[in-house]
Amino acid sequence: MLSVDDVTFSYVAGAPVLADIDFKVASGEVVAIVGRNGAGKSTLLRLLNGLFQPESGAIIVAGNATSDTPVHILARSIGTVFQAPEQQIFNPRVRDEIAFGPKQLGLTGATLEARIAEVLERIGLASEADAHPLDLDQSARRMVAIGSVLAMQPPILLLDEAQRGLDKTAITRLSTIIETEKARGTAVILVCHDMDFVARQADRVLGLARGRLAANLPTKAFFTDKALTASIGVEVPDVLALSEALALPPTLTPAAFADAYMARERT
Ligand SMILES: Nc1ncnc2c1ncn2[C@@H]1O[C@H](COP(=O)(O)OP(=O)(O)OP(=O)(O)O)[C@@H](O)[C@H]1O
Repeated sequence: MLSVDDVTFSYVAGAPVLADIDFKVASGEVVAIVGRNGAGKSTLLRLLNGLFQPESGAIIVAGNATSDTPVHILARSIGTVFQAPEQQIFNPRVRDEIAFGPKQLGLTGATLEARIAEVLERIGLASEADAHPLDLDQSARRMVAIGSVLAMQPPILLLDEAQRGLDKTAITRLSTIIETEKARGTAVILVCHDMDFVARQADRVLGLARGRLAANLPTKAFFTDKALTASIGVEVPDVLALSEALALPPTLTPAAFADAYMARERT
């Protein structure tokens, strides 16, 4: 679904901030991009959605090279929820913000209404369809912005710190959205500093360090390699630290932790 082939990028000639980046993301995979501040995560995200072009190498998004596909066409294949996306809302009603993308795709009538209704339900704002987005709280505004991208049904979804600042209910809703997208075959890419969220949601972790891809591993293999997580500069998820402190098998989710704990209690 997404292929990044030996990509290098520089803001200043001769000083690459990303070098030799090579990975693929398949349909139905949830992949997290992690790394210290300045490691190159946001730059990579802007290469994936075509806002920046590689200095060398190639990026293929759902069959289209970003180098020869206009950004607005790429956006049909790769939907991006930028950081603080609630600041980019520009329609006066929640339903209009959700409808904007599908209308650009040519949806009308009952098909359009069904798409809007489905998204409003998923983001938990069916009863706020006629509200002004700026009258909603921050979590709800963020959900409107996420909904406006979901409404396009892109086969690849990029979420840049979408969980940051959400209340608990909205985080649970976002988790459900990611799980549903995965089940539908969407490739989901999370740029994320919250390792508990990464542990719960991601199938695989890409670790960036000083502009290089220092890890490309299944989530459990990544987080249980202490030397690797330390060199990339990310925390160990709380639930994994707890399972290790209690000498349980490593677990990444509260449910898996509870199962491991109960299994030991029964023996
Ligand atoms: N517009 C720019 N011009 C020059 N250098 C830049 C520009 N934007 C970012 N950089 C540099 O590129 C490198 C990668 O930055 P980037 O924002 O991609 O990192 P990041 O991993 O997303 O960081 P954060 O977690 O803080 O968002 C950093 O050294 C940064 O200072």
